Amino acid sequence: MADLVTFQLPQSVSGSESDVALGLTMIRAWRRDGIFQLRMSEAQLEKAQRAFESSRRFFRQPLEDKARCVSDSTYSGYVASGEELTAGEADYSEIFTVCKDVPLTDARVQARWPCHGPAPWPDETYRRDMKEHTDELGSTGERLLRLVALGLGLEVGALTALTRDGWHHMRVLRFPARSTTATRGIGAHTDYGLLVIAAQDDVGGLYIRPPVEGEKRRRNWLPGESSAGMYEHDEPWTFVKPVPDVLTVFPGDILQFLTRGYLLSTPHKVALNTRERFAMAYFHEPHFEACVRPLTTPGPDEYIHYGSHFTNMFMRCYPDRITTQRILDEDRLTTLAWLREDAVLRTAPVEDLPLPLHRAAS
Ligand SMILES: O=C(O)CCC(=O)C(=O)O
Ligand SMILES: [Fe+2]
Repeated sequence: MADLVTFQLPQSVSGSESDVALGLTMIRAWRRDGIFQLRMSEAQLEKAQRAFESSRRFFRQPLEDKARCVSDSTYSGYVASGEELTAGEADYSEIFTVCKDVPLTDARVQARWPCHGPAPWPDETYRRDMKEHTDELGSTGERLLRLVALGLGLEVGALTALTRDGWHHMRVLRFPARSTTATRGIGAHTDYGLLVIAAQDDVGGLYIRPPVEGEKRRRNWLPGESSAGMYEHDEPWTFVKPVPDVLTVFPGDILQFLTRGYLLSTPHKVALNTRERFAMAYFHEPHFEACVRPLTTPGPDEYIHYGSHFTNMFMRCYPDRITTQRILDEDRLTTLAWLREDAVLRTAPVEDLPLPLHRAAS
């Protein structure tokens, strides 16, 4: 395949004619290739490189030191090789997950909301380098979503309304070199959120599946429709060639849901290479309490409560982690169900509200 399309992001996205044209071109690239590239600015590149260097330093530490970076209140922290499951099979990557760093004094932590708590950083330098990089990607994600909204024919702020105080997170991944004991990188899957913005080193190993005319794609957000393992051994898969100075961008499950499949969540998988490989996958997400509904004519029961979706997906990937245990032991899923009910009611199409609320809202 020819090289991927590469775009340059404007400093701000106001809804000008050139913004609309760029948004349309991006949507066209996704619908054809499933992915595109963004050229990084000097400042972005510096922050990305520092985050890579800091991560290499972290992963070089002895296993027992890394293994201390876990928490029973958040999925932030270290995931050892073999701990993560995709389609029920262990992946050989080691990971440091960066979720929202919520202090113990925060009301949501005190109220025992699932997945909320302070990130178990190994040290202050790592915290600072990852924060600077993820903040930069946060700004990239917001500008991208404004362009995507325009490309879909929506108001410029239609999608970023969902991402105020977004539950953005990142996975820093180290893949070992292929060996007789390590054979699998990460199995085919789709990512859960809105946007996946990733950087990789020069080794290579990532493959994505472009849209295929007439091919059935699963709705990964539904309990019976996991996309994990789908078409893993069937072509076509596109090798994402490592290119210096670019980020790769593709849609996650929520964009597929929002657009009723006009945009597809891009399936991808990672093969091990002859050298170790590092990648950073950043997920630009709705806020935890968001109730996401399809952009066109949503039915009353058509919604994804983002906090429930995130919690379900992480519990499925890490069934034995202490975070999952604590959610179950403390019945935090009941707290989550209350949050969900509240969010659903707040965003119900007006005609579906019970009568007194219907009057209040109109
Ligand atoms: O290794 C990569 O480039 C992608 C990793 C990935 O798919 C993930 O973390 O979900
Ligand atoms: Fe992924």
